[in-house]
Amino acid sequence: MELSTRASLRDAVRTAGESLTDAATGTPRWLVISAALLLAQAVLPGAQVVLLERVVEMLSEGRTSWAPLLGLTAVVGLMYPLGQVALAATQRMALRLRLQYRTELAYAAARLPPSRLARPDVTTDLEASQNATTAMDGVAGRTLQVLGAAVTAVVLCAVVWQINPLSGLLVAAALVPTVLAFTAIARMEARGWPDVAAADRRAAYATEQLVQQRSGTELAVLGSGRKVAALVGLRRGAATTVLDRMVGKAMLWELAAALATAVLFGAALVALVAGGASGAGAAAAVAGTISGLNAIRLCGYAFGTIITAAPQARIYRRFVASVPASVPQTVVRDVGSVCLENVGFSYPGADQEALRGVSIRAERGEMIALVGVNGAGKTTAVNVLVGMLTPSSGRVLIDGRDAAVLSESERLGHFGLLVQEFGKFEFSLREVVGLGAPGPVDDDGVRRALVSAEAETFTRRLADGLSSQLGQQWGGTGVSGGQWQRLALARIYLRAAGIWILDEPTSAIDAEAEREIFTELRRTRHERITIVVSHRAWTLREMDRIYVLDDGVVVQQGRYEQLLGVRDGRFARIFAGQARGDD
Ligand SMILES: Nc1ncnc2c1ncn2[C@@H]1O[C@H](COP(=O)(O)OP(=O)(O)OP(=O)(O)O)[C@@H](O)[C@H]1O
Repeated sequence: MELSTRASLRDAVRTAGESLTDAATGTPRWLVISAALLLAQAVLPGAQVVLLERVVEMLSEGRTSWAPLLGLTAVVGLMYPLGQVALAATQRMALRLRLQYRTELAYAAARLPPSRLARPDVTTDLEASQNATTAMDGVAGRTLQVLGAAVTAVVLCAVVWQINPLSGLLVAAALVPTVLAFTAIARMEARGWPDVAAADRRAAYATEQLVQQRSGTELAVLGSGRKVAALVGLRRGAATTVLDRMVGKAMLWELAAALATAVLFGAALVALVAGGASGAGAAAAVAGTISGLNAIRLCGYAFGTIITAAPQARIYRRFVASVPASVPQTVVRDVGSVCLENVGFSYPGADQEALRGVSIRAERGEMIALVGVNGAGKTTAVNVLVGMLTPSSGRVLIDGRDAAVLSESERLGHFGLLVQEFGKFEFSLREVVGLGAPGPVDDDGVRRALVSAEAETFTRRLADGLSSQLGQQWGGTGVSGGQWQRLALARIYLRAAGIWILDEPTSAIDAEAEREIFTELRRTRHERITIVVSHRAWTLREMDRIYVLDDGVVVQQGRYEQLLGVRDGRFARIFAGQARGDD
């Protein structure tokens, strides 16, 4: 046997075993019901042969006995409904397994630390694992079907063997072409599906642009929605071509298998006749084998599905196992000091360091600012501080202790980080603000955070209070860019960590609310360390210290007036115009 075929068979067997284990732990009731129904269904063709032989013998001998007649009626009557009920039971098991896998994956994704989330290979694995759940949910049911078909084949083989041993063997052998054909089809599909999925993903992305409120409106205003619709047609067309080819090849394999099965079946009949079987035996064997072959045919399909699912299941299980166990984050409220000490950092492949010898310090109660033109290194400094980037030289100290000794989760617990690309989570207002803290939050805490973030005025008008759904696509309230930013700031208030890092916290907010937000930040500053990244001169006036970054280096530091006083200094050159405007 070819090595890769052997490997994929081994993988399929392992995947089947793992899926049955998942079903046994996650949905034992439906596993037992499905197994019992499929087992009952599996023995029916064998029972049919035995009972039919008795009935024909009885009739030819002119006797009348109700037992075999009733038995045969029950067997024939049960065959179809039992199959349907067994199918429904395996579907219910599949639904529960899908829920189990998707929930497990969501929790695994939630445990990913920011440093891993930033890696493209992790995002790809996460997406592949998400797709895998659809293929994996049916594996346990398919495994039961394969086992049921094996039982059918063994029982049929045994009862036909009683009539004619060679026929019995040939009936069992009739299973082989179907299994081989479907294995080949599954392997071919496994190769073709990535192309179909890639084209489908692109088509889905283009469709989303047409459907989503913001992008859809922009396209409608531009009158260019048809161009995007054409892209959808193109991508779906590409997927259909690949699918079409796959279905064509599958038809050929199925046809070949059907022919081989017919030949083996014919040979079984010849063996019966040549072996001098009685009329009753021959009739019973033929009828039973026909019903049995139908059941066995399904086995090929089921087996093929398991083979297709196996590589995807491997990706899923590898990904879930690779995510570290959950360590509940604890928010650290009391931090005395934080500093970057002579920090250097280079992005992979960059020809120049993004940070060079950067030293920044801040103490409890202080408000400091990082300023500089685009690309100066402010975001890089922030990411080194919170631990998303590891410095190539120097260190980060929190309360005098090297932060490198902390786990990523412990370290993140010290910070409340408001980034420029803050989340616009379209959940209920309570949930949107409650996401600020890892644990449970009470409504009073949510309301206080809304007040501090100047978000109370617009949220007070919402009909359902804290339960109001945000986001028009869910039938909820539309929220403006500035309002979203206030909600993001409310999360930071609710979190109340020891170190706040606010990257342009009021970039989308009007001037009046901005002043109120900064007044509140100053009022509450004593409880924490506040680090602000800002391009607005007036927000810098009351900072305890401003660090001016230029090309990855701290070129100036001091208070606002002091820095502005250095006429040809970097700060004065960036902010002099704005400062005059303020005055
Ligand atoms: N992921 C990255 N890979 C490579 N280089 C990067 C990456 N992120 C940032 N840089 C580079 O590092 C330098 C500092 O970027 P950084 O984002 O820290 O600047 P910034 O001061 O925050 O700018 P802005 O005001 O535009 O937000 C820039 O030259 C930028 O091009």
